[in-house]
Amino acid sequence: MLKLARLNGQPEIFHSIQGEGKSIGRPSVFIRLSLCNLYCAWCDTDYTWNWEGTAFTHNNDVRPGYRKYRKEEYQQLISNEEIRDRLAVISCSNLIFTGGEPLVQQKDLRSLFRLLKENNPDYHIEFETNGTLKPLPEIDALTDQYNVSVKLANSKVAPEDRLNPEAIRFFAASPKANFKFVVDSRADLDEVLALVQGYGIRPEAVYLMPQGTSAAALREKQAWVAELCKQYNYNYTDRLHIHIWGDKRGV
Ligand SMILES: Nc1nc2[nH]cc(C(=O)O)c2c(=O)[nH]1
Ligand code: SF4
Ligand SMILES: [Mg+2]
Repeated sequence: MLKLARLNGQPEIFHSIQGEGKSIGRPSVFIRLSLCNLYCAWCDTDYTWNWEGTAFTHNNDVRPGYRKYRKEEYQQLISNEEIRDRLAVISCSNLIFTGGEPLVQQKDLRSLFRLLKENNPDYHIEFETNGTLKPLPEIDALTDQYNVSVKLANSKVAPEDRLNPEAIRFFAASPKANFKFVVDSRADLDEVLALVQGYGIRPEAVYLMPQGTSAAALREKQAWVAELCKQYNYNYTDRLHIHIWGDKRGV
């Protein structure tokens, strides 16, 4: 059984287009897993981890009416067979496992991936991961693409929590991995450069993405992020789903 985020009383599985990074624009099915091992201050899926009774702080704490989440309300258990059946009726072969941090449940994902690839060998499996957990060999064998978003200081997560050198080394060496850095200000670039150089990441595998959960906030950062991409030969990525649909769940 896997713990998925719950949306309208259903497990959060939705058909959309990949809004970010290397596969931007690809029609994809998102499977949003509950739980994360980090606690980013600007996280837009904090209903996967910011549980009632925890001490984490979030940028939304200042918003009137913002409340931490009741786990029983925002989590849903689901079997492998049910996930297989829900995916089988959607004619789309690009699967994106996201969260939260999907690799938190990687032991349980092993049997799901076997079942899915048996059912449809054409499935292309992507992970949206924060790069802190090294994939198990059985997971790596069935994964096609890792979109690795190592978190910077702007996340306000302690460095020892957000940077796991062993895992970053694994992804830096994997031909399936690309790195997507969420940048909030120009000053974030020093950290990106240190990581890219320190781990020998190829610039062609690097994506800079503006931080923002509204089209206006993203647009405000587009120009200087694009200039940095030109300067360092990194790729620019926006957040297409925010531009199209706004900060909504299930899109
Ligand atoms: N359309 C769309 N693209 C995405 N790419 C990464 C997403 C994520 O939440 O991990 C995401 C998402 O939530 N929606
Ligand atoms: S790693 Fe991702 S899901 Fe986890 S807190 Fe940070 S932004 Fe949210
Ligand atoms: Mg998202």
